[in-house]
Amino acid sequence: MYINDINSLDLVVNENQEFYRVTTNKNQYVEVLVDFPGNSGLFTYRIPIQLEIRPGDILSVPFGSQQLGAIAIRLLAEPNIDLAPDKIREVEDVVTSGFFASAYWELLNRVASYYYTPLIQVIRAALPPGLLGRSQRRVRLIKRQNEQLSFAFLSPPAQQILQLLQSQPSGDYSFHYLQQKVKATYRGMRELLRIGLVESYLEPPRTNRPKLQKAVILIDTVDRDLTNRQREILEVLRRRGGELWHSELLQICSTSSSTLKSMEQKGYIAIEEREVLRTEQGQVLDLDTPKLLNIAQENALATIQKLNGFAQVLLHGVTGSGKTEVYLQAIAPILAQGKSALVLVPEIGLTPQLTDRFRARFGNNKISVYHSALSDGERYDTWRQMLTGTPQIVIGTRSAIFAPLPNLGLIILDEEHDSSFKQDSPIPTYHARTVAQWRAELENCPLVLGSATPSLESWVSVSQQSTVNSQQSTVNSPTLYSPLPERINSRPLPPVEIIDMRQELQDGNRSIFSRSLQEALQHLEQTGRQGILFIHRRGHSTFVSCRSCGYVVECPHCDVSLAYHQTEAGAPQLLRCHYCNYVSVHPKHCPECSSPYLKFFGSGTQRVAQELSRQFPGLKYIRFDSDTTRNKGAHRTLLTQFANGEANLLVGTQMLTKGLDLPQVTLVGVVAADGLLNLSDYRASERAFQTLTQVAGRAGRGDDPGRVIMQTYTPEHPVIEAVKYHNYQSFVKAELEQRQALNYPPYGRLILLRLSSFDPIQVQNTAGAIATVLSANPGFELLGPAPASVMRVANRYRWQILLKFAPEALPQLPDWDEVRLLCPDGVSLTIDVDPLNIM
Ligand SMILES: Nc1ncnc2c1ncn2[C@@H]1O[C@H](COP(=O)(O)OP(=O)(O)OP(=O)(O)O)[C@@H](O)[C@H]1O
Ligand SMILES: [Zn+2]
Ligand SMILES: [Zn+2]
Repeated sequence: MYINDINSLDLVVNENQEFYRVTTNKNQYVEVLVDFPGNSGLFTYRIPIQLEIRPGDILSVPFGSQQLGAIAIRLLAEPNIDLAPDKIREVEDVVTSGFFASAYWELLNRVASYYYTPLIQVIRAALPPGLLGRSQRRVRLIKRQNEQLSFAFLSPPAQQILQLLQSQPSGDYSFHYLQQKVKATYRGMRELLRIGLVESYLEPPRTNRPKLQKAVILIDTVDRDLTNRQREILEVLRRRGGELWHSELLQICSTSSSTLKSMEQKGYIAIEEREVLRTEQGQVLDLDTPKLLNIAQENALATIQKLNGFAQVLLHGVTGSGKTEVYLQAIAPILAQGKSALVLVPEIGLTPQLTDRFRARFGNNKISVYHSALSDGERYDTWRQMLTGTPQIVIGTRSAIFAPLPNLGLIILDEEHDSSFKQDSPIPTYHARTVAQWRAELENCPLVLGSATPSLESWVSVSQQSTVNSQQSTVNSPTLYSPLPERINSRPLPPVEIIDMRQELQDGNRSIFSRSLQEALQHLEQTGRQGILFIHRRGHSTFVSCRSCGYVVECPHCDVSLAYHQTEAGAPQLLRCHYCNYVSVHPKHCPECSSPYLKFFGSGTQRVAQELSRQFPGLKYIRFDSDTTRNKGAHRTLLTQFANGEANLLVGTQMLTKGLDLPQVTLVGVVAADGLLNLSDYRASERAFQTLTQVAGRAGRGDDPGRVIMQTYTPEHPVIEAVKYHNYQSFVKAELEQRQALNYPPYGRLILLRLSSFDPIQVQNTAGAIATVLSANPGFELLGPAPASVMRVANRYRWQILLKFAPEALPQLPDWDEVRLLCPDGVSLTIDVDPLNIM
């Protein structure tokens, strides 16, 4: 018997005729996140009086005709939907309470509010895909030593449930099934749960269900009644450690399932379903031992280890100064204390080498790799593996900042300056460094930011802490500075030779390779040494145009020219759009004037590769860019081939710049530095300096000295000068002065509104309307509205509005809900907080 109007009564009678006090009768409703294919979102449910629900709990709720898993998001006193209260369905039960640890829940909420993103979207970014979709509530027996107990004291429904579960070998049924078989299931369940005879759990959706496989386990080796054949099989099993996959054993022994079955019946072996973890497994590596640190490394390690609780350390180490070794030695004691560590890296391109170093130090089973290129199953399994709380190291890209490690002792962001830590779309447009700062603060653990070329944000947070409000003004804690000014073994940084390509042309050299670079490549070919050739763009060339009429081949869906692509000689010649991926066959004649003279401009990796083959036929090279590393494991394969000396030259794009540690590389060539310098973005110089310094840093990391040859049409550019002299400080000083003068980050803050629509007029009008409303607000400077630099992408027209303001102006920011109301249905609006790409 329930008394329904609990607002009028404080005392409620439950079924056992016991009285208890309803303490929180204010929140009768809960908003839950349902993640169901085609119909996900927030839904409101009534809270049954006997349940206590907290945000972050996993619930089971009725949804249509099904029972689904859901996350409790927010408690409500009143329903926030226009439905008669009796039409609102009830939450069925709490499946797991406290699923999100409170610090983690707080983190998700901070991300949602700082990036103006609905909490569901943040949860979606944090959870592996499809975790809740079609999840099913199940009930299972808790195994007991003494099964002979009498349960006569239980109520009839509880007894019925128990009998059903006991009649089943695995002692496990879906709740839905039990509901159909037993009357008053809830009551019976509550009783059984209370005395700890059963537990309820959420079974993951079908696609993500743990992968099970039959395994054979050795249990008895004393020969009582084995046939010769069976004895052989048992011996194989014993020699292989007493446990093998069923299929493996069948294959090794060329035997049949029935033979194994009879061995199981005789009690020699057990055949069981075991879970196959779909986590990315590394190769078995020889264990390596900690290196003897040099003095700078010692100091850095001591700085980190002295910390007690939250603090931020900027580890500013020149390329090849041994930052990774510091990370490794900082993590070792964390694991020993039973805690876990999180290591974030910019791109998977560099993870194979880095993960290998971690695996070699700590062993395979301590390391998980987590990034978006994993399959859903792999992501799900890796994610569950983290929840167990065993001390471990998770290495991952941006999204791994949400890795649900319960006992976090240290967070490391390697190459912290890298822009791939920022998500442009979809929302939340978070920066993993900002989220890492919050997370370290909430978990009260240190955060180490490592780089040879620290971002201006991090640099400023160290040097001018007291005077400048850094961009992440939410975190107010000192940043400690720890420099590694020298390379390991005092190896010199490689000399950087700047080649003026205008001069080359004047002297009659029309090749894309300067005479210096040609001579250096020849030397590689002759001596069998190794080098890296860096090209700013992938693909063959930036665009194709007609020499007769000047026609440029453009994408039919975007306002950009198509890029020429040819993977290898003889392969089809294609034109590809780098914005929407539209592909067409390269036309034989100009579509405009039918002239056969269509010419490529610019020089992408393909063009450079073809030119190499022509000029240096004996030089073996490997292309390393997003075209050649598309397949899973391709990064590792190509880098291994190169490390094994199968080629003289690694030719590639940005990917090459990040953390490659190949001691045999003596030459680094930059085909054209200019592509990086002339971007119309206030961060272009910073990015160019970082990229070029990182590329240069790949040379001379071993015993042989390195050499860098940098080709450019603007040798006098300040960025080129700074790279030439490895002068971070002078570059930063000049750059910061400019930023301050124009109130750009890290001094001012930016918010970019990106609008897009299929309708060019509608989006322009909307941008205008929003700008008019915003311009009434004196709290910030308004730039635009202006069309994006590529106005149309995939047939959507794009406009943007940039807000620039002092960090103190935060309270005066507009009400984004009102701004969103100005967008008609056909116009989408993304609010990019602290944008890195304004183009
Ligand atoms: N104390 C040490 N003694 C000897 N060798 C070391 C020591 N520390 C690091 N090394 C080795 O020096 C090389 C460069 O170190 P590492 O790759 O860690 O530098 P890094 O600063 O991370 O470089 P980058 O930022 O350029 O990627 C590695 O091969 C590493 O094994
Ligand atoms: Zn033409
Ligand atoms: Zn396109």
